This record gives sequence, structure tokens and C-alpha cells, in this order.
Amino acid sequence: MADSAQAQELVYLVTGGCGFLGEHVVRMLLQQEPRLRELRIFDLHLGPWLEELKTGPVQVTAIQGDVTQAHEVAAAVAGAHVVIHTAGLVDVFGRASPETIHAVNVQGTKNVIEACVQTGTQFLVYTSSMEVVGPNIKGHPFYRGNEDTPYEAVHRHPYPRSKALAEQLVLEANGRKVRGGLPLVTCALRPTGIYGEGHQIMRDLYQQGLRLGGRLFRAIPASVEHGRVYVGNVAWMHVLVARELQERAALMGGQVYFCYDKSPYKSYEDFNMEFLGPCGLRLVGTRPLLPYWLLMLLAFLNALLQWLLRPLLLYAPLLNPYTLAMANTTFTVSTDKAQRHFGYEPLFSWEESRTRTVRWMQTMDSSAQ
Ligand SMILES: NC(=O)c1ccc[n+]([C@@H]2O[C@H](COP(=O)([O-])OP(=O)(O)OC[C@H]3O[C@@H](n4cnc5c(N)ncnc54)[C@H](O)[C@@H]3O)[C@@H](O)[C@H]2O)c1
Ligand SMILES: CC(C)[C@@H](O)CC[C@@H](C)[C@H]1CC[C@H]2[C@@H]3[C@H](O)C=C4C[C@@H](O)CC[C@]4(C)[C@H]3CC[C@]12C
Repeated sequence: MADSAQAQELVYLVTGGCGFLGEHVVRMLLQQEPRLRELRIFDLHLGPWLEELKTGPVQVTAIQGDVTQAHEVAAAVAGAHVVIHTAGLVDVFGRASPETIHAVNVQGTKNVIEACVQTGTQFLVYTSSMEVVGPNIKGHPFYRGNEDTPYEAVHRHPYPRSKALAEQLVLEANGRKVRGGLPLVTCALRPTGIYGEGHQIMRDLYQQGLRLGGRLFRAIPASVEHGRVYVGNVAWMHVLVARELQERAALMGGQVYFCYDKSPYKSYEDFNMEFLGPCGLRLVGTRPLLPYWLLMLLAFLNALLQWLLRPLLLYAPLLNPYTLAMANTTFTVSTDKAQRHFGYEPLFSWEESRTRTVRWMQTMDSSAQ
């Protein structure tokens, strides 16, 4: 828990606070924000682990609610000094309809913005995504770019489209007058692919490897770099930006910041092996075992199967045309904007991030046996 030497007078609200990133943001706030009086956690699905947080000096309020319901959002936001909006439908596997993704990610964000304006909350941090930028539908690489690198952001997929629309709404809301006459101060954080304790896709890949006799088969060239960032550092950036936004509104209001740390630039598959390898899995092949056209054919067959089976069951494999194209397109960031604007430095080194993730994988492994 944070040192209580400073006056505890702030109320924070974290939407999506029971998600993969959200839980880390909640725990990081309790550890690193000494001015917290109340921490509200708003989520469609509340986790049982929240109970253990209620024994500390900070009042932890769990609120079960839906960001698509404006009145539920307004009730949760009322009285909060800071909102960290991480709630979202993270779906590139065809599990949810485009309409549902839009309702949660775009309308939900509109509801959060309007709740801040109507109830007088002055600071809003939005969890955006690298996908607001790319990779685009043309497969153009984004090689160690930054927030100012020119790039043709063209999206067709519902998820990146929804994140781009939501981010735009948040940035445009910066400067609006909230109840009481003060200006709303907003900013957006763009994580690349987040990894760490609780990452569901890493769990899925581990289970897939166990089913294949401890092997995974390379599908992506090792030369394709994909940006990754440790969840603890993403959580820390959220806590720090929420604090500094209150002090440096003129500089930071309406700004976007990529989330980054010292995680190495690698292909998606090679990076995952940093954690799956110590758990006994092996990546077969120094180059893709199948030609790209055959992989794309398999991806399209998966998409066709998903469509045919939808009336009966949800078939949502990792491989589909969008995920294959994404994995196969270089997208890495190299920036120091967060350091320049609000003094961000990663809280966890690459070695610590890797060790913590491997340790989580191994405890997951032992509980699976
Ligand atoms: N995971 C990544 O690699 C990654 C990368 C960049 C950005 N992001 C963004 O970070 C945020 C969190 O992502 P995550 O990976 O933790 O996903 P997640 O699915 O683990 O967490 C999302 C949380 O939002 C909640 N939620 C969903 N719909 C809701 C609704 N209608 N009302 C209230 N709560 C709702 C879910 O219950 C869940 O707890 C998302 O906005 C996502 O776009 C994630
Ligand atoms: C089946 C193989 C081709 C396998 O390599 C596919 C991997 C694929 C599931 C992932 C490759 C890149 C991932 C995405 C990336 O890390 C960034 C994202 C942005 C974030 O906002 C949400 C998650 C994601 C879309 C992430 C999802 C999994 C991948 C597509």
C-alpha cells in the first residue's frame, strides 16, 4: 500500500478494473498513489479478488455495471476526481458482433465522457491502442515509429475502428467545460501488445502447445517485429499520467502517448517463446513451415467455418485473416514522449518483466497439472 504521509483526498474510478490490464492498474494505484481516499472499480464482471483489497486504508468500492448504460456510468463517475477508462471489448477473433464492439468501445466511451462533463470530473485517461495507428489494411510496416511518425491509418476491422473513434472522442473532449465550469483534461495511452500475468492469449498458446506435444509451429518470419510491453509498466504509466495530468494540463491535455518499455523487438512468436520456452514448449522451424498463401487460405477457412457454425456454436481460433495479417506486419515503437512530458520511466526492467511473467506461467502450469 502507498505511504499515507500525503493527505488522502482523491477519488479515482477505473472502468474495466477487473480485466487483464485493469487489475494491474487497480493494484498499482493502491501501491503508488498516496492521495487515494476511495478507489472505485467499475466492471461488467467483478472479480472475487476484489474482496482482499478492502482491508487497507483506501476505501475500495466495487461497482458492477455496463459502460453502454449511461446512467450506470454517471452514477459511478459522480464525485470522482480522476477516471481511468480501460473497459473495452478486445475482440479480433470474431466473438462479438461489430455492433456490440461499437456499443462498448465507442458508445461506452461517449458515456464516460458525458458523465465526466455532467458530474464535474476533471481528469480522464483513456486506454487506447497501437491499433488506432496500425497495422493498416495495406500491411504497411511501422518500424520503430513514434507519436509523430506519418502513417496511413486505414482500418476495416471493427475493433481498431472502434478504438480509433473512441480515442478521437476523448481527445476532442479535452477542454470542454465540466459541471462547475472547470475544463475537462483528457489524454490517451496507446499500449502495443501487452503481456504479463493474466494474459489470456499467452494461456491459450500454452494450452495449444501442450496439445501439440510441447511444440508450436512457426507461422511468421522471425524478421517481422511486433511491439510488446509489460502489463506492469502499462499500469504504471496509467497511474503516473493520471497524477501528472493534474499538474501539467496545458502540456498533456489532448495528447496521445505510446506505452513502451525495454521489452525487446522480436516477432510475435519469438517473443512469446521467452515465456513459453521456460515452460517446456519448443518453436519448431527457423522459418515459417507453411507458405503465406497457404496460411491465408487456412485463415479464410477458419473465418468461413466461424460463419457457418455461428448458429450452433462459437468457433473463434487464433488464426483468422486479420490476426495473420497483423502478426505478419512489422509494428514497433521507439519513443520518449511520455518521458519528456511526464517523466515516465518503466518501473520494471525487461528482466523483471520476463521473470514475473515466467513465474506466473509456471504457477499456471502447476495448477493445470
Ligand atoms: N491486451 C492488449 O494487448 C491491449 C493492447 C492495447 C490496448 N488494450 C486496451 O486495454 C484495455 C483493456 O484491455 P485488456 O487486454 O485488459 O482486456 P480485458 O478483456 O481483459 O479487460 C477488459 C475489461 O473491460 C470489461 N468490460 C467489457 N465490456 C464492458 C462493459 N460493457 N461495461 C463494463 N465493463 C466492460 C471486461 O469485463 C474486462 O474486465 C482495452 O480498452 C483494450 O482495448 C489492450
Ligand atoms: C496464428 C498465428 C498466426 C499467430 O501468430 C497469431 C497471433 C495473433 C493472435 C496475435 C498477433 C498480434 C496480436 C495483437 C497485437 O499484439 C496487438 C493487439 C492490440 C490490442 O489492442 C488488442 C490485442 C491485439 C489485437 C493482439 C491480439 C492477438 C494478435 C493478433
